Amino acid sequence: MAGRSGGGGGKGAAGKMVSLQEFVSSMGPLIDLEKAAEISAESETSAKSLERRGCIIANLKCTDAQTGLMGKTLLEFQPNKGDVLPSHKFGTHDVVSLKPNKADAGSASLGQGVVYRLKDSSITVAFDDIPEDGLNSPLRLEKLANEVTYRRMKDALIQLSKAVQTGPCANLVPVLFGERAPMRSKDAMKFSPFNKNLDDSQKDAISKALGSRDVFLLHGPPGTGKTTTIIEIILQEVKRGSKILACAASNIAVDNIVERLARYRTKLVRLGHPARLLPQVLDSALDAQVLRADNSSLAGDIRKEMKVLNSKLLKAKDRNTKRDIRKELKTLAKEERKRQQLAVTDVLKNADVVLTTLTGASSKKLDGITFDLVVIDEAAQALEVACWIALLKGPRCILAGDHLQLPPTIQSVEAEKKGMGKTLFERLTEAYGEEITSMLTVQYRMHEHIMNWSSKELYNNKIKAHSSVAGHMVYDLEDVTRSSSTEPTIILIDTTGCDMEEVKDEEESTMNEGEAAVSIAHAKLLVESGVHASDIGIITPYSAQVTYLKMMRNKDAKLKDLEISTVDGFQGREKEAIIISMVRSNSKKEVGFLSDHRRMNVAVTRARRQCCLVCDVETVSNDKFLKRLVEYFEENGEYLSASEYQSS
Ligand SMILES: Nc1ncnc2c1ncn2[C@@H]1O[C@H](COP(=O)(O)OP(=O)(O)OP(=O)(O)O)[C@@H](O)[C@H]1O
Repeated sequence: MAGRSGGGGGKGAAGKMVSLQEFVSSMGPLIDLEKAAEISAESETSAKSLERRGCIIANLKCTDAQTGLMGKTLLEFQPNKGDVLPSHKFGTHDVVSLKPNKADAGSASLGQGVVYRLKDSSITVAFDDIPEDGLNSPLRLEKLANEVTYRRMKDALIQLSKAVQTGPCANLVPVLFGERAPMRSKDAMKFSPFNKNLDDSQKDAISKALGSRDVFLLHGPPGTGKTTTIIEIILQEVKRGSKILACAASNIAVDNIVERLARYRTKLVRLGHPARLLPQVLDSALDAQVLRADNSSLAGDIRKEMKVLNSKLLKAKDRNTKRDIRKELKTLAKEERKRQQLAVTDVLKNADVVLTTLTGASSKKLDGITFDLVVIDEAAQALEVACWIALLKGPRCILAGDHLQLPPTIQSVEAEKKGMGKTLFERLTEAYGEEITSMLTVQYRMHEHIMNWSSKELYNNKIKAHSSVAGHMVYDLEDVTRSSSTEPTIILIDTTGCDMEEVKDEEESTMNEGEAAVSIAHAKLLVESGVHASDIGIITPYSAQVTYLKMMRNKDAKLKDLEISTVDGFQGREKEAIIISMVRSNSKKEVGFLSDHRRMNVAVTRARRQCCLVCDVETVSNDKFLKRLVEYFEENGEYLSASEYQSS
């Protein structure tokens, strides 16, 4: 029989851990700071300075209008000049305001909407109503502070301080704030896997997760099948009869789980606005399921009845008749609302797994519904306060993530300094470590030479490459020929002494034209050897370099599908070949935020079969961590001088 055992490190860690009171009292003001940082961007008087900061995309034209889901209008905007959007800070699901291009910063908007789709050359926004005028003139989009998110985080803090003793999370709070040690089953939990391909580290993690009584951390380094493991944990928990709330910070990560769980015919429901969901998960959406529910068809019958009564009311002349009809309409309206609510509650109560974003977990529709387990994917990229919105709903939690990749972005420098960016995942890793954590150790993405650097630098040499990828080469891809550009797995292209100094663009972001040319030249060589441009990615830490690279790419039709993005924008993704343009090249040997281990870890580990580093070795070697990186590339790969690309 499974017994209980307290963790050894819990007590020691408890002293170091932030207390609930400290957390609640410090986080409230930090949320305000962060909100103010976003709003100050809005209240700046000069639209130009907002544009420089990427909070405005100016000089756009409306190129398409379509009716989207739930009657939303989807407007597509493209730049008036050139065919690439300037560098910006917009992301899907951001709330934006549409204005005439020349309007003052504080002027009225033509409409407010939500970013629906983002491409290099266009941005599509979902509006509730189509703006009546002004769409034929030059336009601009302004990013707005997401008030709702901040309010929900603050509400979660208030609830957290109240719910400690009695709420569904009463069992969890003392552990997450170091007042009680975590508990787990003494014996390994046996299970018969739904997925027959799981590796030993995944099985071990699942067994430990099933045995945890309060908190468990699934540490998933790049490409190790974190989501695959989460899916199995959810399936096993459902089999045990648990009701699960599964969340992630982003809609796309939630949809990824929905899609993969749906294959197992799990009783699941995706909570969230249909306009924000991937088309392939719409069938799982709450709205779609509510429409199919019995109470919903009753509500529909009531609406039909109301329609008949409404037309009777229009024709009625006699006051008493009118009064009677109105009274009846009122009763029916009440009944219709009740039926609708019942339909929603029925669907949510019947589901084994409810999936939503962290902020979506505060939906009123979930009021009164408690869960046996809360699962949070991408937990190392979510603010701790955001995690609490979901954690309030249950007594146990499983957090999956990798704190050695990039954390959530914090706008306010002060809030960041005061600890807002520290994630719950990281905090618990520091406090309880292996006692509550399992790290996945087999990776299914990278050639082992690409992986080894990351494994040694960040994961204590614990990661192994699965045999299916350990030796895979670019030239193993279909239709790709062996050539000097497709043979190496890792390449270092050194720009030292090649006159490729960094410069600042008008917006003070750093860029390096020489490096951009070399990166594009290498991508072209790969394409000439038969690699699909869509299998190649260029990653760079600087947004000005992204914009410049995109301009260069657009001059060559063969490179149309080559993806170019910042490191942050590439997290969670992969490409067969990755080219990293590090940009920094200066006589002072300053490397700026390149030295963040997590950023380089993400950049390098996006590559499956080839990773090519373009940099000024002399400049970047000034930083010890980066020095080891270039040395690794030099020793284990091909070293080239950028001059070899200049002449090509
Ligand atoms: N046990 C396994 N056997 C074979 N392939 C696997 C196994 N586990 C995961 N994979 C494959 O590895 C890839 C990554 O898996 P998954 O999407 O679950 O990883 P992830 O950890 O969520 O990704 P990321 O590293 O980007 O966070 C997928 O193609 C998946 O099919």
